[in-house]
Amino acid sequence: MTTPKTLYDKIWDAHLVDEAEDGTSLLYIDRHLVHEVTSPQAFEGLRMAGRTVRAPDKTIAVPDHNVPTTAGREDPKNMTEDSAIQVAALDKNAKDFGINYYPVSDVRQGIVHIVGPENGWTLPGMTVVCGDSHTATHGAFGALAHGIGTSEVEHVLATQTLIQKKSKNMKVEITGKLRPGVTAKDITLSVIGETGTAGGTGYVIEYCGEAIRDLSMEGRMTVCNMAIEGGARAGLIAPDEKTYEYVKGRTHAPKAGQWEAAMEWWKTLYSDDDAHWDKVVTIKGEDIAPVVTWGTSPEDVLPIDALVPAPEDFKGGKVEAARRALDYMGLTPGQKLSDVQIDTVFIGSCTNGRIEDLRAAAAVVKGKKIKDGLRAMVVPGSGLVRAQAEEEGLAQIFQDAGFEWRLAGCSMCLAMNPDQLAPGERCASTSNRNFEGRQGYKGRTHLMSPAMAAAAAITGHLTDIRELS
Ligand SMILES: CC(C)[C@H](C(=O)O)[C@@H](O)C(=O)O
Ligand code: SF4
Repeated sequence: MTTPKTLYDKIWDAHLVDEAEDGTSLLYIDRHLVHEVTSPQAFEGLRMAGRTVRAPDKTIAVPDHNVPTTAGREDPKNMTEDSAIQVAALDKNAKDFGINYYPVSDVRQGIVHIVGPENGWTLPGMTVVCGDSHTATHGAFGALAHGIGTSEVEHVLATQTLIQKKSKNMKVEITGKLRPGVTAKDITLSVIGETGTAGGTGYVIEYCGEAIRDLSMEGRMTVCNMAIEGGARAGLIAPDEKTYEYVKGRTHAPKAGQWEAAMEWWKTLYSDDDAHWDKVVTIKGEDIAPVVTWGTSPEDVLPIDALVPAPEDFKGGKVEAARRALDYMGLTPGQKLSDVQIDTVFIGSCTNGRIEDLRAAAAVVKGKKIKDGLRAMVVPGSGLVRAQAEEEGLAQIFQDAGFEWRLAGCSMCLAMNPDQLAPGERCASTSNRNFEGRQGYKGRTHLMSPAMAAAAAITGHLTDIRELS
């Protein structure tokens, strides 16, 4: 009898090139995604060593972090000097090394984690890496996907392999059905609220259970996207009919005879019944509420109908952390979260910048106006998402309501481009990180789902989506 395996074990074993006695392993990499921030030194390293890219056909680059999201962004004058240098370097490196590339002028340009799945680069059973922590997103396809550092980027470019040590197996099961108003974002934030930002450290998480199965592929990407915020190496979900349906026909997905061969392998991608789990977390779907973050860590999460906590509500080091977070966020313990007034709304990012996210937000906004004086923007995750949203009339709905309709990029998810919060400015955001200064120096971030962010744009305060009529 063969040893029962988890999905992670299966993908790992299928990609293992060599393993040393101490467990240090060499893994084959199927897809290497590249962006402008973490790749310049890696390409420089290759150049200095006179090396080429080992598998240019498996390497896909796109600028996303630094690029402005307004018209005229091709002009380097509209970027900081550092940003312009990084984007120009990616342009040149992509050309010199002959890798797949979507420059800003290409409709397929967008956030790397949206571009990969959208164009069929991300497939079940693959190993996918990128010099970016949110590579976990691709785990939604039943791929082993995680971030790597710049020196590893160079190693993968040169060899198409990566040196790794195996992580432990963790199962996060979300049972039953979700209640109305609860989305994939609420699931993933609630899991982190439960396990903490270090709960997944040393593990690869497999998300499973009825509530996960019931999610669309886009919802599953939202869940896996934030595995890294829970400390995990990667997050993944076993592929099923929804996965195959999503992948089928995409530009770089297998075609004809190759599809059948791929399906043979994909059908084996599930955790065996008696596989060993090093840690198991179970959450009832019906216990998950629409949530928002109140602090400066993704684990600082509460149902929208809760009150701002007091430092004394916590234990140990978290007491001081909560005091500091409340001070930074300008919140008073006991205040209703739904009374917190906001200045800005950001709908976008690799967590929630896909078409279904925009549909969910537009459904809330339709026929309404954003609160007077509020700044609100929708930043599609890719040029293709943007085109689709325009075709469906969503762009018009947002613009009629007073939202800015932007070009694709990471935008206000992180303060590396012109879309930033001013000091003290408070934002309802669909992104994934609420660290101090994340969206701009002294900016204040509340993380939430697209529908909740849209609701906040209408009312001007954090809002319970279930109460917005
Ligand atoms: C700039 C990049 C290295 C970074 C990451 O790795 O995640 C960014 O994408 C982020 O979300 O903070
Ligand atoms: S959208 Fe945000 S989280 Fe995603 S890759 Fe860009 S900066 Fe990182």
